[in-house]
Amino acid sequence: MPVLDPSSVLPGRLDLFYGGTWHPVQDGDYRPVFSPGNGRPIANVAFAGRQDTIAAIEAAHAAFPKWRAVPALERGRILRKVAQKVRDNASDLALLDAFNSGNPVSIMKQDAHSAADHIDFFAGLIPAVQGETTHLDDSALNYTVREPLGVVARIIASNHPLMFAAIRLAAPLAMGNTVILKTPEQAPLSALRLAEIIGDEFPPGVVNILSGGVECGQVLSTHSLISKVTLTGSVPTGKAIQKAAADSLKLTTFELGGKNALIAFPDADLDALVDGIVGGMNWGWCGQSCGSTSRVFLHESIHDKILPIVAERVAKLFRPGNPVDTDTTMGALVSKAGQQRVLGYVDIALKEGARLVMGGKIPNTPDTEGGFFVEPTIVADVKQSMRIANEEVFGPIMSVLSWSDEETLIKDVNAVDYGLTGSVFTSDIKTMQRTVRNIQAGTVWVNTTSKHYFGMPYGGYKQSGIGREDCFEEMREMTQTKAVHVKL
Ligand SMILES: NC(=O)c1ccc[n+]([C@@H]2O[C@H](COP(=O)([O-])OP(=O)(O)OC[C@H]3O[C@@H](n4cnc5c(N)ncnc54)[C@H](O)[C@@H]3O)[C@@H](O)[C@H]2O)c1
Repeated sequence: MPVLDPSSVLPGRLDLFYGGTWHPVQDGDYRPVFSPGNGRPIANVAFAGRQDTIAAIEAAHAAFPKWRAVPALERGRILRKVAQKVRDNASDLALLDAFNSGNPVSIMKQDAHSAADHIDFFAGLIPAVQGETTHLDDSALNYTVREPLGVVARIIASNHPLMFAAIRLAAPLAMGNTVILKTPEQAPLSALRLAEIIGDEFPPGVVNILSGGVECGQVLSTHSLISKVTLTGSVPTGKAIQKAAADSLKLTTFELGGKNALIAFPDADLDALVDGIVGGMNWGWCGQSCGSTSRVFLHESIHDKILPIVAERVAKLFRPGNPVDTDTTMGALVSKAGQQRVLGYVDIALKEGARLVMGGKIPNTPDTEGGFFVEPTIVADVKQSMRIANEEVFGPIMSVLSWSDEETLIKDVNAVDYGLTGSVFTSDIKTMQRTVRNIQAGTVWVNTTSKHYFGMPYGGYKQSGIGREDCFEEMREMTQTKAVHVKL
């Protein structure tokens, strides 16, 4: 079992990065961050206070006029260099994320590469963000220009710490904004290492990376010098930020949670269906994925056949283990609180009448001792009226529901407040088209799950979010339009 040693990839600096240099905290403090694989503290990391956050905002604000004046193609060149640096450091960054976020090192490398590819994508799209002209008569020239917003604050979640940190910097920087990135409090280390790797590629104050928690996020959501605040996180946090940002009428974009449905029709290809059900839960990430299809609606005619096959496949493919072991297939929850939340939902589901098919406990193996693990868990006989079918667990619990009537099925699928992803398995194109149209979600997969196709917009219907990211729309939303009228 090749267990890697993370000690050589830890960031050298555990302070706050803003204005082009590292700063010790002024009114914040230093708090321990943990390794979810063994539950032990790794290091004490800066936790930005109010004054710290304001200092970073002022540095970003001061840097804005110069950065917006950097020729657009030069901004693109800098971003491409940054993408290459992320790629060059992918193995180390993946190891650091595995150590600090609990996800297996084998799958975190793809996060770093995805981040690099997205940075290149945004750099390449810069010339495509264009204004428009209109001509009604010869008395005037009318055109629009797209201009940057100013300082953009980006607050990110804990399940893909490096990937979100790197990707979320790219679009606003490409369009000439300066950025303050707030790392997730549980897993800030890879973003701090990122600051060490790429920080000096930019003029001071253009990229600012703060580790911290709610207080730092609240200052970013309210301060008048922040033009736009975005969140990748939970629905309650999104609501808190929306309210906080309202006073200064900030622009917002939210990528929030999901309680996503997979629908299996009786004519589905059963091999593809099993692959989709198993893959859709993102067990490797211990189920910690906003897009996980955690509600599986199996038609009653295939329910009893598919359920045991899925359980057997999950048991075979996913075994919780040390995240820094390259053979590990399933990681840990990011925190002890996350582990307790998941176990709480197992209790809730069973008390409500669900049947435990597998898992439901903390694993008891030598390489998971002390870590924040939960076994891959499947509950069946779930009804849409139960809490387990309505609330996001953000962990390794898959609920299986049996259905017979399509109208009731669609009502149940759409009964939740969320609307992030959905999935349909059928071999009939009319059934496919009808169901895709009926699912209220920002992404719908057909005969597959989980895939984030490069360049496609990602975002939620209903309370799963506002706006779309990882796509051209994200670039445009990092600008504002100025209309120019020239009298001829
Ligand atoms: N839609 C997506 O693209 C996407 C991707 C990943 C995760 N998520 C969602 O994120 C959630 C899990 O991540 P999490 O546990 O880190 O989420 P979280 O909402 O607890 O925290 C997200 C971030 O918000 C900050 N924060 C918390 N309270 C705040 C406040 N009042 N003001 C400002 N900032 C605040 C946190 O410090 C953290 O950096 C899940 O709901 C998951 O579905 C969504």
